[in-house]
Amino acid sequence: MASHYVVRNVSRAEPATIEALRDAGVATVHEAAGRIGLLGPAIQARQQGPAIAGSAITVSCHPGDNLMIHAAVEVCRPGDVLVVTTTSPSTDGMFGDLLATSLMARGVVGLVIDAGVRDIATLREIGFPVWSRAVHAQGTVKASPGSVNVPVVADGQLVHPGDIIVADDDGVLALPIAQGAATVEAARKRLANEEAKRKTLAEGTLGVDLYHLRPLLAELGVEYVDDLP
Ligand SMILES: O=C([O-])CC(=O)C(=O)O
Ligand SMILES: [Mg+2]
Repeated sequence: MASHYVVRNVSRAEPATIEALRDAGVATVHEAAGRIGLLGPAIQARQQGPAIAGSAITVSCHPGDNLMIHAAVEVCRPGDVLVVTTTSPSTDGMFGDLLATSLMARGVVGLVIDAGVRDIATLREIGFPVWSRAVHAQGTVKASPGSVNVPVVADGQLVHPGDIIVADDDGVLALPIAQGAATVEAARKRLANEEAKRKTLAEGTLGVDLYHLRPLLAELGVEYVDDLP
């Protein structure tokens, strides 16, 4: 039996759910989902501003080898996000503007990669957003097998094919499809609540009063003094 696969069929969330999660943003979705789903902070936005969400097409590559990224392009659909990992740590620049051009032609909205990217100036110019562990010009080969659309781990976070990926300047989050609709609802409530808080804080009300934190501070033994005893 083969141990490497390119899996064609992927379940995808409703476009409206994906769109609502994108608009809510990574921090809100993370909280609304119960503080789950975040990829580690080593995976960073390589541009400022773009916020995306889409269905994960996952790729497991041999380090220093982008063969399976090329194989993955064919199974991508409009609205997908490519999530690339390597089977051992690597920061090689295994993705650049040529692969981005190929993904854009298939309607892919962005790349999340637990490795390096290169051609970063061109990627910004053509408007293809990437979140990566590194920017490094180090070239890679096309020689080793891997898999497309199998579960992968990206900076500590398990990502299944079809998971809803949300990415913005704050980082990247992966949410199981089954949690999408409930998280949209929780995110809406949270954003409405934040709007009211923002207004109160702008008027000068202190967080210690708004959140009734004075009794807690006292209970924890925090004492207000005019000068350090
Ligand atoms: O071709 C590669 O190996 C990666 C790259 O630079 C590109 O996609 O433009
Ligand atoms: Mg290149």
